Amino acid sequence: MKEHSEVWIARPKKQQETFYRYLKEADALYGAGLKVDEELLSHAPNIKVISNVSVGYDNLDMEAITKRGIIATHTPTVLIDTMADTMFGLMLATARRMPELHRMVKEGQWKKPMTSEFFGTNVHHKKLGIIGMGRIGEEVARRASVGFHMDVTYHNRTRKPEAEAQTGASFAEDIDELLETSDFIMLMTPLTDATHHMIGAETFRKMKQSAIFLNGGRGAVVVEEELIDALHQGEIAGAGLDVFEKEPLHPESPLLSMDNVVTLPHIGTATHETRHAMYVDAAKQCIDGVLGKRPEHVIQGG
Ligand SMILES: NC(=O)c1ccc[n+]([C@@H]2O[C@H](COP(=O)([O-])OP(=O)(O)OC[C@H]3O[C@@H](n4cnc5c(N)ncnc54)[C@H](O)[C@@H]3O)[C@@H](O)[C@H]2O)c1
Ligand SMILES: O=C(O)[C@H](O)CO
Repeated sequence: MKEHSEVWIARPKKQQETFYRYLKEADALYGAGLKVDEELLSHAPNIKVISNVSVGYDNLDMEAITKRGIIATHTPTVLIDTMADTMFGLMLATARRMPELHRMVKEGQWKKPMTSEFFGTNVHHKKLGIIGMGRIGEEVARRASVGFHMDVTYHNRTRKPEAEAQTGASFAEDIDELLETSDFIMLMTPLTDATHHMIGAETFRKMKQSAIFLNGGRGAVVVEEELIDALHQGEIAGAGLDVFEKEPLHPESPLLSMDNVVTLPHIGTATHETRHAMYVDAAKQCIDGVLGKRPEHVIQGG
């Protein structure tokens, strides 16, 4: 055990040489979004713990990490409510066309009472389909059924009777049933080999033409080009997106010129309180791991 600890900070891309020099000595790696693969690990012979400041861990090659006996941790609990709030905000903003109308007012285009071509669609009492009923999905379901009287259906790898009892959501074993009947379809799965490009042209074709699609999971779960096509062809009515296949989103993405698409810059957890809580939680995981205590939020994988 070292008698003192040191924290080294380096930007892996901009200061790669310094970063690798630190990595050679380091016991732990702490950060967000960094791709940790065989190549990076080959520069980190002493690492015992990798602390990811996020719940998603698609940036980590878990096979390479596990085979070296390294522990990887994440921050699954402190961000649940904030993320559920973001997804609810995104659903309301898209349905009620808030960014589009906000822009109109700011640009001095509000010159007469708003007529029906500017009306939105209700969220309350509508049908919400959640794909990926995990910690965040459940919290969205609770807000939707209790607060907005929505009829909530979910599709998940496994059925969750406890979540059904707590949130009033019902299980759709067959995803098509959810796609064909929901007014809002919210994607909240992680990005894994199984979910990569799980949502594409076929999926959008099954949705109602009036449906609004929302993605808060990861961009690459969706074939973005096919989402753009579905929007162009009017197969769905709109989309609210916090995540994209390539981030930051390219300034020339067709998504940016569509009024029926609300885009956020991956800010699902970005409040002062929640980001602080994530940093503190991740630091605790990191310290426990280095001290040989099993951290609370070890990534289980799968
Ligand atoms: N936009 C953001 O800022 C932001 C913030 C937090 C989390 N996220 C993303 O949201 C994801 C979910 O977070 P969580 O804490 O709810 O995770 P979670 O692990 O609690 O829930 C994920 C759910 O998806 C289900 N799932 C996995 N693969 C599936 C499949 N092929 N089909 C159907 N269901 C499947 C799992 O069974 C699980 O219930 C994260 O992995 C992350 O990628 C994004
Ligand atoms: O996975 C997460 O936690 C988010 O995407 C980053 O805040």
